[in-house]
Amino acid sequence: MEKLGANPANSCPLTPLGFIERAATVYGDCPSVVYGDTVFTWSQTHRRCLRLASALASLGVSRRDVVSVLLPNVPAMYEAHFGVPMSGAVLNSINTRLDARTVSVLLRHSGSRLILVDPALVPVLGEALRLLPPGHPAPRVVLVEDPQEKDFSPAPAAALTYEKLLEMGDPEFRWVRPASEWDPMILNYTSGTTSAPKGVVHCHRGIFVVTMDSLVSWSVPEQPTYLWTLPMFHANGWSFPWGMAVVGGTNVCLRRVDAAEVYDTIARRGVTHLCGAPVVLNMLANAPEGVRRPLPGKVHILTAGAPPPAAVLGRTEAIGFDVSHGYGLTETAGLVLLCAWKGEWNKLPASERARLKARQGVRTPGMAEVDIVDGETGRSVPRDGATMGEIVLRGGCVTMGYFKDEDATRAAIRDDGWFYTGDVGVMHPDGYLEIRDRSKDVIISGGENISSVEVESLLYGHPAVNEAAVVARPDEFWGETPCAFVSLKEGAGGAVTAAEVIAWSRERMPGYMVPKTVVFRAELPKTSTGKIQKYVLRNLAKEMGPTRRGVSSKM
Ligand SMILES: Nc1ncnc2c1ncn2[C@@H]1O[C@H](COP(=O)(O)OP(=O)(O)OP(=O)(O)O)[C@@H](O)[C@H]1O
Repeated sequence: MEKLGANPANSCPLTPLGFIERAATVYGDCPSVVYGDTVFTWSQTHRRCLRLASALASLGVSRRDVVSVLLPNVPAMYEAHFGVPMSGAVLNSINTRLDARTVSVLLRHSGSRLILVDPALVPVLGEALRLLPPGHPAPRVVLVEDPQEKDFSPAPAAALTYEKLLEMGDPEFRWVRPASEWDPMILNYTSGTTSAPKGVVHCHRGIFVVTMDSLVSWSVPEQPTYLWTLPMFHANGWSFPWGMAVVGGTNVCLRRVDAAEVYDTIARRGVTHLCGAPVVLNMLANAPEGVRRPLPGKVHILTAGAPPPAAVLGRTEAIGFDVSHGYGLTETAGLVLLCAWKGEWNKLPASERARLKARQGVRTPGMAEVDIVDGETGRSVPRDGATMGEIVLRGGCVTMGYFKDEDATRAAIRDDGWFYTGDVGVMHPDGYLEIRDRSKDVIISGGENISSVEVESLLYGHPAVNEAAVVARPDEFWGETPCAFVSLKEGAGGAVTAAEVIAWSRERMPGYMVPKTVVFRAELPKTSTGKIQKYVLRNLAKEMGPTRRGVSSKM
């Protein structure tokens, strides 16, 4: 068999872009994208994507050029996921909540040629363009008008709008197929939770792999009604823009995400699936009675992006949602671990089910290998659910590396063949993995490693706690002690004191893990992707000065 192997018939480059052609054939008359009163079918979406690709090509955009989008979850954002790379270009989705300075840094770093922008984000983009260094070529700006939003004034007649751009395009365009499956397709900047944003590059092959893998892992059936609560700019909505084309789903777009809008849309559109960071689950679970609406049927939620506390999982399932929990990074283009559910666990009490589900789980079928290794020896940690090590990954959707940053690429993708995630976890005896922290968030108190995630998870069990984040506060004797920042549920303010939270914690966790400081805040600071900004809280804790032996601070 030595002479058999790759041949022209079996080695065509893997790419997710062909999914839309197939969707137009199979689901042509079915709804593809719904936004307010606007409803597109799959054949219309297919033709609009081809028009976009063709129009970009006619403007001189070619292979490997970067095209950026600064858009909320509107139809153009969905179309860009196919249309931009179908022109051969690399799609760069920019986080819509960034400030002008950061947007400017990203446009400069990426060398973006063209940008699609939402009317609400024109001022930020305008400022970002002004901040580009003299002589740096500015990207061409295309305004995506939004007929659903009456607040936006119409674009000046001379402006190039998205619909005008599509009119220029040819719906029969022969799209630019990748020459190799390793051709770059996506440039995403990390959200900057722990460091300055880095430009993560993914190729067609990686996106193909993660898309198929995510559909299988989450058991997505044909023609789901998928609500876009997860921003598509967040790691390309964990690959579901391409995935929905595979299964002919209806993409229900939402410009804004709040509990009332989500409950209302679920009921009105018969939503079956949605994704969101744990903060979205918390929002749905803590929504007041008047806002919450009965679910029209089974609604599946996939959560990832930050650790979901067991209490939040429990509350969300009690409302009737079917929650799955996954883990991934911008560097993996989507989810690579999922807490694969075992039927036998259904017999367990709700609190135990939630505790098991809070674990990040096992590798998805498309991921080759996942391990937790000791930082010193590089060896796998024992499967004891206690010994912490760094989570490492290898598989087809791991990034090709960081754009124009060889040092960062070498630090993350090492000669031993692993991608180092910077996340700290433990391996349970049943082979399920659980994240304990990001390496930077571990609290070291008197030589003991304290997982801030574990303490937070317990605090979420307090009936008055809405959100909790635990960081290290310097301590004269112990080195560091846990400091909890807490926001309370509506109506709970005033009734709960720091001393009470500390006493409550003492009954539920070992002494060294009990927060020595509890600070109440109306809201905790979050990144644009809904993660609590621990470094901001860590700085606040530092500014409070060191705690002294035996002294607990109550604020
Ligand atoms: N299910 C999960 N449980 C716990 N943490 C998670 C989960 N899913 C993702 N994460 C966290 O999110 C990180 C990936 O987030 P993302 O790629 O959006 O950027 P970021 O890490 O927030 O930004 P930066 O790398 O700039 O700090 C993971 O490394 C992990 O720390």
